[in-house]
Amino acid sequence: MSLLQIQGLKGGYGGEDIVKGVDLALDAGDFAVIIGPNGAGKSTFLKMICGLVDFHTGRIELNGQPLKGGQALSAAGIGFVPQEFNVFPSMTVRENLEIGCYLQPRQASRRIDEQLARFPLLADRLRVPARSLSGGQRQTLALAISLMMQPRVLLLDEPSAGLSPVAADAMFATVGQLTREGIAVLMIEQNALAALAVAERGIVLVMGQKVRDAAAADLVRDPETRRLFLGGQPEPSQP
Ligand SMILES: Nc1ncnc2c1ncn2[C@@H]1O[C@H](COP(=O)(O)OP(=O)(O)OP(=O)(O)O)[C@@H](O)[C@H]1O
Repeated sequence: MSLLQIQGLKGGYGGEDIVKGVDLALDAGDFAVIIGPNGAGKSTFLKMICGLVDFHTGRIELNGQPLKGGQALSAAGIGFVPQEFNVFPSMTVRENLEIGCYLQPRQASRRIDEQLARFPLLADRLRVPARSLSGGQRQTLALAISLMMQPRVLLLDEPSAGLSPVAADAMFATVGQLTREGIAVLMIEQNALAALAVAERGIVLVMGQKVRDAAAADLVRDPETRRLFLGGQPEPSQP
């Protein structure tokens, strides 16, 4: 039994299905990246796992227990970092972290200390409003907020969006470290080659369907995947 098990997921926003029957299994410590063209349904798929978009067919189980829409998923063990609106800009960094732990307020202080140890750059900025953070700092805060409830599965929607290549690589390295601590990560990335370089698994979603689910290194080497989804560059030849 996998930690997160998804079977035959179909649904969307009321019209034609956006996600058209996706299966996926994720185990503790897995690091999987979802790539695919714009409009393929990647964000919708993550939002379905979180209960933010309904599915009419299929099943999502966390540790063998079915997830139902409307459930407090952070309490169930799923963390989600959306691409936008992932911090409260007018609240301080500390208040943002506290909100991440609103279901367990008595744990907040200790968990904030844990996040500050992990992300020292936030320690200097605890009292400033989140809107005054740089893009990279803001994404780090969003990630820290999602960790406040100690998720077992982390869903990340383009955590490198708007970041410099250096900041993006740092973000991917941080996410990789989280997987080594046992968190299962499912991450959407436009910055596909950089993400596949750190992830162990790549999933290609096209028109709401999973068309590839393979080792990241195999996807990067596959000429068709490179041509269609990785910017068309052939793989650099080995010296
Ligand atoms: N709130 C919404 N209501 C109705 N349709 C939506 C909504 N959000 C997204 N869609 C539609 O669902 C389809 C898939 O969008 P989604 O954002 O899931 O794709 P994506 O693969 O994440 O794309 P991108 O890489 O551009 O972010 C698109 O046709 C989009 O217009």
